[in-house]
Amino acid sequence: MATDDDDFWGDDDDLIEAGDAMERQASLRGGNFVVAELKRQDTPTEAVLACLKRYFGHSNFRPQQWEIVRRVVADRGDQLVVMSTGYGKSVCYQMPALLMDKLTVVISPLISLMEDQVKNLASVNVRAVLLGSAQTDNEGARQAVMRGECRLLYVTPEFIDNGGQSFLKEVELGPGIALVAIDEAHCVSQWGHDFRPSYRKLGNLRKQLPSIPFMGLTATATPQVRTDIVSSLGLRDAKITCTGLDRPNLYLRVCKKTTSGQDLRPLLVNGDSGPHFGGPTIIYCPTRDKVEEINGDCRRMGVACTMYHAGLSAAARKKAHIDFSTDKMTTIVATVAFGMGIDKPDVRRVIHYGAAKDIEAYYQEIGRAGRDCLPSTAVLFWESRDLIIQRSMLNKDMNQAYLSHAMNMQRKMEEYLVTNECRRKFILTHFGDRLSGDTVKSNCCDNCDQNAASSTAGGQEAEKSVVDCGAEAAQLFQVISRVFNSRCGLTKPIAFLRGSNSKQLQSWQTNNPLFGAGKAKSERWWKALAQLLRIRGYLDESKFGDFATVVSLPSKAEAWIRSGESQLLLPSTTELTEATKEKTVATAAGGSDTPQRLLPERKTRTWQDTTQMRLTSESSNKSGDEKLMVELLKQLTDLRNNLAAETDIAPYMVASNKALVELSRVRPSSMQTLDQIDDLPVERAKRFGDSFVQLCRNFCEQHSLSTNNSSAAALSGSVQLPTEIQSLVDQLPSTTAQTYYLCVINKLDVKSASGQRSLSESTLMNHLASAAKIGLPLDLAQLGITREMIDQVLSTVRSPPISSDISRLKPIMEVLPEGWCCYPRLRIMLSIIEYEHESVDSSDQLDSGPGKSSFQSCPISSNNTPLVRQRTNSDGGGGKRKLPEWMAAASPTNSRDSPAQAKRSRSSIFK
Ligand SMILES: Nc1ncnc2c1ncn2[C@@H]1O[C@H](COP(=O)(O)OP(=O)(O)OP(=O)(O)O)[C@@H](O)[C@H]1O
Repeated sequence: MATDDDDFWGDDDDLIEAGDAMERQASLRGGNFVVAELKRQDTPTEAVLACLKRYFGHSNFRPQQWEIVRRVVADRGDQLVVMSTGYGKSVCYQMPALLMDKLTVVISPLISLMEDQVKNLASVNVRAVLLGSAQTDNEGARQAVMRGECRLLYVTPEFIDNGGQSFLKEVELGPGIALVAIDEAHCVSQWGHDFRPSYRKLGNLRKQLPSIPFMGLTATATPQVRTDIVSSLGLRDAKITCTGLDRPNLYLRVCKKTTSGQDLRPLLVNGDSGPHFGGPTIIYCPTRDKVEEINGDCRRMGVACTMYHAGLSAAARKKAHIDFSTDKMTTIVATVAFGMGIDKPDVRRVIHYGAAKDIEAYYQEIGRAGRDCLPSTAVLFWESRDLIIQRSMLNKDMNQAYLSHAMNMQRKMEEYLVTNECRRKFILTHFGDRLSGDTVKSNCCDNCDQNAASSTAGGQEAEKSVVDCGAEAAQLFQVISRVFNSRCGLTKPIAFLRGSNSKQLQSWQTNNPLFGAGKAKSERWWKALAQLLRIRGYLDESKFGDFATVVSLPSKAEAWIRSGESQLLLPSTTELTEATKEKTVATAAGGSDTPQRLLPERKTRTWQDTTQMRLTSESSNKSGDEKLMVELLKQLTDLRNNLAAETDIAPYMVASNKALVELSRVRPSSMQTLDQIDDLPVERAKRFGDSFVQLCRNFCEQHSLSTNNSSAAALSGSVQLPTEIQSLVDQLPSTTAQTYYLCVINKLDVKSASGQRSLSESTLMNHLASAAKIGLPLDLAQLGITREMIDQVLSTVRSPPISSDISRLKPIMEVLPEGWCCYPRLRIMLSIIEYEHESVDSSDQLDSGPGKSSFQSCPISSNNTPLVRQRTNSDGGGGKRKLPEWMAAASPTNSRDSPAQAKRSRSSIFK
């Protein structure tokens, strides 16, 4: 075993004062000492934590990480680790190598990912090599491994298959092996979404190296796949660790496809160097042609973007990868060939332009977003044709059991697309995981937002629940099997049920009593029903020839028919709900009631803006500081990118975005203070820290800013708010509160805040609308809103055709003068109006309508004359509570109740 690796156990660098912990480390030289100590420890020792900080930059382990590392180092046992994407699997298999001062072998299918990891480890002075058939310096790498110079050896499963096994045997007998880690372990299982035959053979390696612990790692394994991995790899007495698979920072959204311009343009935000999708973005397309097309479209929209697919030369693919990972291009349009090879932590959006192959692949692909834990979005645009193409791509020669498994996975994907329940819960349930709590959440998915909006609008619970489609399903089944003998697609049976006069329906068919039996329902409704039946396994659709599809009844449908049941209860889909609603709206136009949310008659209190009250005594200074911090962050980012370019590594390998934000807050003036910076490994600080410190020092001198702030104080950056305001801010979801602090308390304009938070400007405007709705003051002037504009919206809402119905924004927008306002501003004004009329609900979201439009494009109207003066009732309608101090200065009306009381009285406003 090598003893000359002083990188870890050697003397400290004079630049870094690592203190006691490091000194103790030096005395623990030699892996066995550590192991003996760890055997007695349930918690990591200081030396272990110092190692974590030194090479990874983290001050502590995330839950389960330490137990996993300890099982390798102290117990020497096998294990399977199922951990959500971006949780921190690398720490689990890299730490044992560093703690034991011995080689860890990592088997991974992805060369580009391994190349990134090798570079990343080099940036913290850990020697790692990659052995694969395409690597040029295989011999040099082998020798370095045999000399015991390497801590990590990355190999492909094919390498193991082609002689790698005997090489590893030699290594075991020579310098020794701490661990064999098998990344993407789901590839072992045919029940997983990415089966690879070479992975299946890794069980042989387990037999060859009986005394080395093996660790399988994956982010996507159902309970069935987990069992299969353990038995296929021959893991012994394997401990299975499964962290929750939830990715709470990922917002999920699904949309129907229209045109790429219409779909993608609204997602763009304007940055300093042109439009982008809110940060680094991957756009996945199902085919190479589509990649080329969407890449062209994005470029025409001015987006700095590149593309990646298997049809490009290796050099072009490599360049695309580098340009994206070094932030030269904000966007990469790719097939899933680009999928797992990307290790960039700050991808803010993953867009699928076309449905994914199946639900497990989808979870894996969206996992590339937000690995730095900052808010990120996964949006999918789809159309029915995508699903037909995916179905046709299934390999029909597969063993029958796997084929039907693959078809089920596809059906799950389709179900995900059309479900109107929480999408996060849907995915987690698939993996046998659970979401805590059953209720609608904020910042979760489009369905949760939609359901929250409809429930606060007095909406129907039934919309998202179960429907009984027994009668119609029975009709459709009969027509498919009896009238058309299961030799047709869906068009004919639906036309038949709707009593179409199409010539394609022969007269003997049209004499059937079921002809026209379903004409009360629209074609869209019947198609939505057929889709629901298909994804629930009551209808089969298969390809016939090149273009046609044929529907038939699977055994599940036949069993239901035989059971004689009249009910068929199934969870509804978005499409079926909307098709049902269309009908309801049409009926409502003919006279019956539609659910409305009506603005109460009386104005009972006055909302105030920030000019009418002082929020804090410090706010003006703070706001100045906040602006300087943004400027410093920008300079630090530029410096980081330049250092990355000079050293030919990805920017995150110099410093992560998280570390840069910390640097701009703490503003270290010496290398010692760099210790406080989270996510900055000590080894990396040694290499690049001096440049960052110098920049911070000069910047602070120039702008008289404080340096060496303690990390905790810098983070809280707290200002003393009046209790009345603080208690309202406390009611906001944390992401909304953050926006409020930035834009209102620290007076940062929405554009800059959007850049700082990596959220779109309209999302931030929505946050401000939520704040206004519970009575929090905003800076109206900064938002381009005047009191007169609010009055005009109120009078428009009061007049026909709106007649006080505030359940939807779109109709209101349509009657306002064209170009007078944009959706985000309208939403804020309506929130203020609602507050003043006590239609209070902090979680309420008005319909999102076409609210994606950027509010920047909306000019402030010069014609703000109200059409009708609002009716006010300055006596107020309720209690006589004394106004809080911060409100008393300018309020002409009585504030009635606390928000909580107002909320209690809310029910009275819904008719
Ligand atoms: N203990 C920790 N404390 C703070 N951050 C951590 C910790 N462990 C890992 N991270 C961070 O989590 C992010 C993801 O880590 P890593 O690349 O190991 O994830 P992963 O589980 O391998 O993800 P994927 O499945 O997507 O490859 C990195 O930005 C890393 O710095």
